[in-house]
Amino acid sequence: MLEQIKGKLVVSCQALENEPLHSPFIMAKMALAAALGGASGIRANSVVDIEAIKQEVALPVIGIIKRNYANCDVFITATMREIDELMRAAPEMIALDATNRPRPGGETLEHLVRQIRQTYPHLLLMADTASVEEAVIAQQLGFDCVGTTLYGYTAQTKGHSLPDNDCAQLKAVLAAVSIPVIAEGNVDTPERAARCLALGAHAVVVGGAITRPQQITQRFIDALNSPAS
Ligand SMILES: CC(=O)N[C@H](C=O)[C@@H](O)[C@H](O)[C@H](O)COP(=O)(O)O
Repeated sequence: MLEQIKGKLVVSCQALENEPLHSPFIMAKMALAAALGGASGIRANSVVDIEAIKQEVALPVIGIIKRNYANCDVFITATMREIDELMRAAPEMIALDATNRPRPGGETLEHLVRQIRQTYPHLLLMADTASVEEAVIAQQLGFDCVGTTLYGYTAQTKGHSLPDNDCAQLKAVLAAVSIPVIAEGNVDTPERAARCLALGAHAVVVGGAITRPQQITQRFIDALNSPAS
């Protein structure tokens, strides 16, 4: 999969229970639209969505399961339970939270990765990180690639966004690791996606700016309401 998406666009097709497009049928059609537009891969949440997407398009899929655990901020593929479930849908790669935050049951990331490698030795693993330190540790733990997915979404990085300061965070991660770096999170224009690749990202994942119409509409409204308009 990493070869297939090199230098290319992956479209994240996700709608959670509280979003208007929550439906495997709709996510599969989003994936089809992305494929027709030229996407090289899909990122998707849940077994049912991935199964529906795989019926509709032949593109490789980065699979995740978002599940909330009590008293725990880690929610993207947090435990072995989600990995086992995802394997039923056979995604080409699985992404999991690789931040340094406490995991459910106090499990360490190192232990989880070891267990995944023992059970599914051929599975590609993507580390969803929020900091340079986490990216470095992910590389040491043997992840196949690292994503900037959670930059801006942890208590420590709240208020930041990947495109800030000409993608300063992406540049820092690229300088710190040698495994492929996938730019993901708030890449909201084609120009910014192109910039991520020009800086050396292996691939770029775009979600909301393509597949969340409520978010796209909100951006138009914000622009219409801004003092300059
Ligand atoms: C933080 C979090 O939960 N991120 C999720 C990860 O799978 C998705 O909700 C995002 O849509 C995805 O990362 C793509 O990012 P953006 O939609 O900003 O282009």
